Amino acid sequence: MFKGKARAYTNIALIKYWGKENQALILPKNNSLSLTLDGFYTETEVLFTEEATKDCFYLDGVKQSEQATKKVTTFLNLVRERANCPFFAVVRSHNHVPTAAGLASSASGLAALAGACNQALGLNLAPKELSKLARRGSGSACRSIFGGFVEWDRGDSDETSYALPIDAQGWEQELAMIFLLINDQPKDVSSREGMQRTVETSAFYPQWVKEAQADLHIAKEAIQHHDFQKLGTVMEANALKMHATTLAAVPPFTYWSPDSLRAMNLVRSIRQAGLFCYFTMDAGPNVKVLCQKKDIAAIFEVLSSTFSDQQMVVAYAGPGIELLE
Ligand SMILES: O=C(O)C[C@@](O)(CF)CCOP(=O)(O)OP(=O)(O)O
Repeated sequence: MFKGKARAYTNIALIKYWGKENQALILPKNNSLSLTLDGFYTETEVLFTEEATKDCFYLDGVKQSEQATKKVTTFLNLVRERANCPFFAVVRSHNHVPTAAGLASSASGLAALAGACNQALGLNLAPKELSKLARRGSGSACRSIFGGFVEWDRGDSDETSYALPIDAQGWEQELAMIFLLINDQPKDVSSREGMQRTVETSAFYPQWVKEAQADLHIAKEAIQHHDFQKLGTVMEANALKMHATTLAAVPPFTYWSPDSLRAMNLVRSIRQAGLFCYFTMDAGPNVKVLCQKKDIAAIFEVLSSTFSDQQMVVAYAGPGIELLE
């Protein structure tokens, strides 16, 4: 019996990963850049045991379906092969996110699973190698191995595609992210399916890759100079360009709901009133607002004219993966 447990935190991309160069190895078309947050994390425990007759995956105490267990089993097969381990496993994940959040937790979940397996099977992977392994579970998971600002270098092979932390000299501690929890209708297009359809059919997609690579350099410069307005501006523009690609997909789709648009317009009006804050969005209707800690109270005041307290959650820069055993 081999056991491991790890905690990994969610990360929000400021420059998005959107589209794979290689599906099987989960190699991206462009580099991405994220901020790991402290508010939301997943704790995952894995037990490889000869008594298990198949892989079982429990999420928040609920046994998951075969379909939901697929992503986990694909990943477990990879580590079993690496560790020459013949046993099936029982995986227990607990998502520590606000219940109403409906936040994508695949990044923190698969990163925590990678950390737990690394421990259970004695793979002794250093963070960079662990990032490559987590990437095989879910692309964005490779960024949650590290805390603060993180860049995922797309590379061109399993060996060269991994994330590394960006040293911002502690500037990330001055920032905050407010999650506006829009009524979370079930996502009909997963990020995996959404990016695949976009790569394969969207006329806007080729330009996205060029834009994202250029945006990444602007974002890194902004971080090095602690330039919040420059970082927020490129983050917001990058998110809009990513979502624009979905409108030209065949068939077209969007993750935006009417309330998402209301939230984006509200953020713009707060900014026009002189409080610097910028929005980003991922594969769902929720809107994330990047701001500076010093402005949180004033921004909250304006947002609460439209959003209830239950719909607003604040998170700050968070740490990298933690082993719990
Ligand atoms: O996080 C970002 O960079 C942007 C997104 O969140 C979407 F907006 C993509 C996340 O994709 P993920 O769930 O990692 O896909 P997988 O590799 O197919 O598992």
